[in-house]
Amino acid sequence: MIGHTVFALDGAAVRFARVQALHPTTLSIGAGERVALIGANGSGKSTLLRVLHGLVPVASGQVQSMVPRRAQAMLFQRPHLLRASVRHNVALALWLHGARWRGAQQVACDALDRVGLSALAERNARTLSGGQQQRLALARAWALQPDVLFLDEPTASLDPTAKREVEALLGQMAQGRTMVFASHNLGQVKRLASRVIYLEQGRVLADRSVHDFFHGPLPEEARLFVKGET
Ligand SMILES: Nc1ncnc2c1ncn2[C@@H]1O[C@H](COP(=O)(O)OP(=O)(O)OP(=O)(O)O)[C@@H](O)[C@H]1O
Repeated sequence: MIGHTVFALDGAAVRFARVQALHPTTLSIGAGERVALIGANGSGKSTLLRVLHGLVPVASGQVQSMVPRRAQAMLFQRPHLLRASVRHNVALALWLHGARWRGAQQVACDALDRVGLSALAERNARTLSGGQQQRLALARAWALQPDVLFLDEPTASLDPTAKREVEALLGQMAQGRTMVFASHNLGQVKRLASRVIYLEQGRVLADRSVHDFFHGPLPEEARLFVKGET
């Protein structure tokens, strides 16, 4: 179910030197939506994610976020992990968010249990496989109980098995939350998204429910993109 507006862009545009990474864009995202951002390399997916999360300033227009930054989490294609134990990586994030250290240990253990990493809790996080690292990043985000989850191609560098595992966890984690994710995997988009935004050269060319995107008429560029990717 879609709730009240949590993000609203009004003519928001981003420039990096001579590159117009995002042309003036107006859209809103409601609580509980699962929005997939798709498009070719360089089309502006990461830029739009970062604008929504407040990591990139807009050159013009406005960005309104009704959710405080501390209630938003972002996952990247390759997680940034500390050279410390798996458990420590989760507990430290909680502590930085104001939790007490001892309480944080218990919450960290519970979160690691949810992603199936309990047995590796004391391992150095940097020695984990790519799929395990992404599950750790998910546990870290999960422990913080964010209202909004941003994901920048979270399974792009994983093998098919790890991809499935991480995707299943993302599906569970999305319950009751707002999720915005960039993906090149249209199967994943169909499985996880409720809405699809197609970008081309920094412009939103299509913004539809997932059903209408894959079953209804599309602008020619978007249609060709989908055809080429499937
Ligand atoms: N920090 C930056 N400095 C200069 N140009 C940038 C910067 N970040 C992005 N760009 C440019 O902005 C445009 C949009 O990039 P963006 O990373 O948002 O695309 P994307 O759709 O996420 O691509 P990909 O699928 O390859 O991740 C590209 O032309 C890119 O080169």
